[in-house]
Amino acid sequence: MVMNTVLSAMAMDYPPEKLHVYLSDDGCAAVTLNGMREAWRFAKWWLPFCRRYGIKCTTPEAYFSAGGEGDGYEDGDSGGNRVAKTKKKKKKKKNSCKERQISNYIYKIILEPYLEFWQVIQETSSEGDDAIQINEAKNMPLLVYVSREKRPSHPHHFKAGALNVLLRVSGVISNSPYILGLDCDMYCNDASSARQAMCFHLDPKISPSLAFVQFPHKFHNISTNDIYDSQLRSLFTVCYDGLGGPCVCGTGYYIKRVSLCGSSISEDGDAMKLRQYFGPSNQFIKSLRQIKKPDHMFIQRNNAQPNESQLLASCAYEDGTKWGEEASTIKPLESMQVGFLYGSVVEDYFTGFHLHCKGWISVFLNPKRPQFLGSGATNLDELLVQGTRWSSGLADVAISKFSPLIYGPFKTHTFLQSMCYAEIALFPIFYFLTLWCFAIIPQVCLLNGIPLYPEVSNTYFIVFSFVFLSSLSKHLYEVLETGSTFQHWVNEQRIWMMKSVTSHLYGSVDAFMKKLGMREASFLPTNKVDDVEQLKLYNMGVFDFQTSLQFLAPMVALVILNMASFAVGIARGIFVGELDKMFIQIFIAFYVIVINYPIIEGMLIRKDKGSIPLSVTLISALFSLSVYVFGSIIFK
Ligand SMILES: O=c1ccn([C@@H]2O[C@H](COP(=O)(O)OP(=O)(O)O[C@H]3O[C@H](CO)[C@@H](O)[C@H](O)[C@H]3O)[C@@H](O)[C@H]2O)c(=O)[nH]1
Ligand SMILES: [Mn+2]
Repeated sequence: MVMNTVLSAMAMDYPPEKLHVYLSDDGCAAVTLNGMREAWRFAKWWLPFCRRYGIKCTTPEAYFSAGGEGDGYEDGDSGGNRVAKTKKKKKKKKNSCKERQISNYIYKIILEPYLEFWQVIQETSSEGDDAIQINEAKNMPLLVYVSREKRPSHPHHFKAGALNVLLRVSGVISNSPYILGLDCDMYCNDASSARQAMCFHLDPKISPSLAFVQFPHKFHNISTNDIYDSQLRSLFTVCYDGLGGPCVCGTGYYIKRVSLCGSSISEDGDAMKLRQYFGPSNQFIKSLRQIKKPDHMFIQRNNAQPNESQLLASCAYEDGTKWGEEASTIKPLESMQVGFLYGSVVEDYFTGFHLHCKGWISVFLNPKRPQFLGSGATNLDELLVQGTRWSSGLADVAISKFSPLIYGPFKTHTFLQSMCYAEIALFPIFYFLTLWCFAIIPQVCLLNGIPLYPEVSNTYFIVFSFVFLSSLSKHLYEVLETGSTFQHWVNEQRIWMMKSVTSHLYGSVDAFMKKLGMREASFLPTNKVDDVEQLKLYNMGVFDFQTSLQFLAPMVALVILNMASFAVGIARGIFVGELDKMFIQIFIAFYVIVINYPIIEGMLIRKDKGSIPLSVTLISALFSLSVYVFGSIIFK
């Protein structure tokens, strides 16, 4: 997967001498470095092939698996006998590349456990000057493998830490003014994305204040049902582009290096001050001064001293510096931000927010052909783990001194942009609180015969139904308007409920506990390997409940509570004649049951591996019973 990501980036339609690909490997794994060597070797064939035939989807795997048509998106470069023949040859080459990678893996693991933090990948391991010259002579972009040092004694700040190491190492090697951020599980699906982004970056009207161009996340592995709403439709179709631009979305963005380090550095800035901010590397400080020069575009690749790169990738490098901090108070370098910001595991959102607060704008670019394709969540466990991380990161920001509600309003481009940021930061807290209440209070009261809402004959009944229906229909309108179906609306409602009672709750609690010093931050990466059986369920549109009790219990317990209260409510309606009085409460329970029918099915009907185990059902039933008892004591 990573080899494909790297190859797709190397094969982009951009002058190769201006293109430098850096791979960050936290694992410092021999197999990855070796994979890069193999990828480089393969690239010598693949790049000319892509250039000659104008291939758009420059990812070998996707290109070949689509029979050369590029992942289902028409490519316009199929056909032609000669092309077909060359393709075959390339495919063979690719296979042998894979095989060799496996054998090299075994060899490397046993014989070469120690690796350096960085390496410029090239064919012969020649030193210094030659390496870069050889690269350029071959018309190949530079490929650099970087592995930051990690030690338990130093916080490494997860992805933001890795990105900052990349910023530093690339600063002393290529120091390009524009940077594409790409996750390892995402690849380029169109070779022209850099050129498209540069249309904005070089537009004299917006260029001076433009920090980045963001492409939406799109995924190559999402089924038509999309039962888990993995495409994050609402996030990437209803966007706040007109208000100063979208936030950084972690991957698929072209960002200006200056916006991340050194927007207010003057050429003769005090070197001592700069060192306090950026650390002790003189070469890196020199690179910072270069990016401010107008002719920076024509900068040459440098042959960084290996020692220097090693220093920049070491974990002690940031000690006592301002990396990852928003340092607006220290003069004379006002309003300075040093790299990607630490302090939240949604480093993308947090960094983007600060860029916007410093007056930068961004652009949302959504061409018809997806420019990048990633892997979305294809099972419930992955979805909820990822959702918990996001909720935790967003809640971190919401309860920090940088809460967009307070910190943002007079700093961002528009007031509304701050409100959008605030909405994103606050929704996990807001939804977990409200949904837990809506899933418990009306139901417990219904079980105890306590009416909470006006009866049907009351005029206020209309007010409640209006609020309910208008909120649902607004959502439905958005879904249909953005090209999705009614079924997808149901899916989104369900995932919203499921995430609210689990991910949003755990994420928010995690954030509060971190704030109180009771927990440490963590970044659980999503699974990168597909399980064949799980994938089968996913493609059939069947929920896969193979996840932890922690996630299953709240959902199952709440559904059981709602089923019980619905049954009792109907009985009361019929036998006591309280239908009029209890209608809204009965209806809420009914709505929860209907939307979450897959849970009932998983609990009572399905018997396969992905169904809900009986033990979980029993524990959840006990849990809902105690909620009922406890609730009854309070409400009575
Ligand atoms: O300590 C870490 C953790 C993650 N990563 C990289 O970060 C990327 C995203 O991680 P992934 O496990 O794929 O998480 P996702 O939830 O899929 O990532 C989404 O959410 C992240 C924020 O939580 C954003 O940074 C990502 O761009 C966005 O795609 C991957 O390339 C990882 O290799 C690191 O380099 N170091
Ligand atoms: Mn991912």
